[in-house]
Amino acid sequence: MLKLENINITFNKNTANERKALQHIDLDVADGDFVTVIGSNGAGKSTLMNVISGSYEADTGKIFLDGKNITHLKEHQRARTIGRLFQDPLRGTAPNMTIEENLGLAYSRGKRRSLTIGIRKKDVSVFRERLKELDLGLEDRMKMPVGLLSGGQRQALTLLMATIVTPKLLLLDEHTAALDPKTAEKVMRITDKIVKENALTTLMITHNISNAIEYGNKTIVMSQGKLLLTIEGEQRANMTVEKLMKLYSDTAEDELSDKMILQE
Ligand SMILES: Nc1ncnc2c1ncn2[C@@H]1O[C@H](COP(=O)(O)OP(=O)(O)OP(=O)(O)O)[C@@H](O)[C@H]1O
Repeated sequence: MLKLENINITFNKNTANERKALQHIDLDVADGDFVTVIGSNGAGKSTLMNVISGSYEADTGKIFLDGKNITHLKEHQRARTIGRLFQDPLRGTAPNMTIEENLGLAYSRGKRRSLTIGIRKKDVSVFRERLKELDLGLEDRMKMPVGLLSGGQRQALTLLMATIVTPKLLLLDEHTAALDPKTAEKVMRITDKIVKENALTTLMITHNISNAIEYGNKTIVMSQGKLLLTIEGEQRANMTVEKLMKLYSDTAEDELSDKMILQE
């Protein structure tokens, strides 16, 4: 589904601030894989997502999505098939537009029909059903401006917007990190439900090691711009936070991110 071949990116080349943010990254993500991504501070996790989404162009290497070479496609072209969520709940939704209008915009992605034609009654009932599944009571507030929602409600809505037209790939960049622990857990459960129900191929950066092990079917560990470990199958099934920490310190040259949440 997603294939990265020898991706390299260096920032501020030939200066004192030169930074090899991604070095020789090869990655193969199968259809329906839910991959969690962890690593140290500045390991290159967000850069990896930026290169996949087209926010940054890699210096060298190739990216294939669903068999198509997307290496030189612009970000807006990739956005038709790649959904992305960020840490900041304010990104991804239009605050002055209502829940219904935001969903209408997301629903029209990749279609010729635009908002000017208006939101059809049929679409509104689809939105209501999908909002109901979030179990946040948003289905009764569809005319409310999104700017009035809490961070957790907004992330759940953004998630729905990113997946209401099924994307080929979903990128989650610490999308629960700015939420309080209880809300983060709720948004994580909603995420897991949506990913499973739609068999979405997903990459999720998290600083929560127990989430990294609990959710998804594969974990990749990054350090200093490199892909350090891939944990899957039986090894992953038997993985604990302590074992993963030990594995990291035995393999990496640096410390695991100080942002990491370690409790199980
Ligand atoms: N646009 C940029 N210009 C210059 N340097 C950058 C840029 N983006 C990222 N970097 C650098 O590349 C390295 C990797 O950054 P990246 O944000 O990908 O790390 P990360 O693993 O997501 O870290 P964190 O967990 O701290 O968010 C860092 O040293 C960062 O300072």
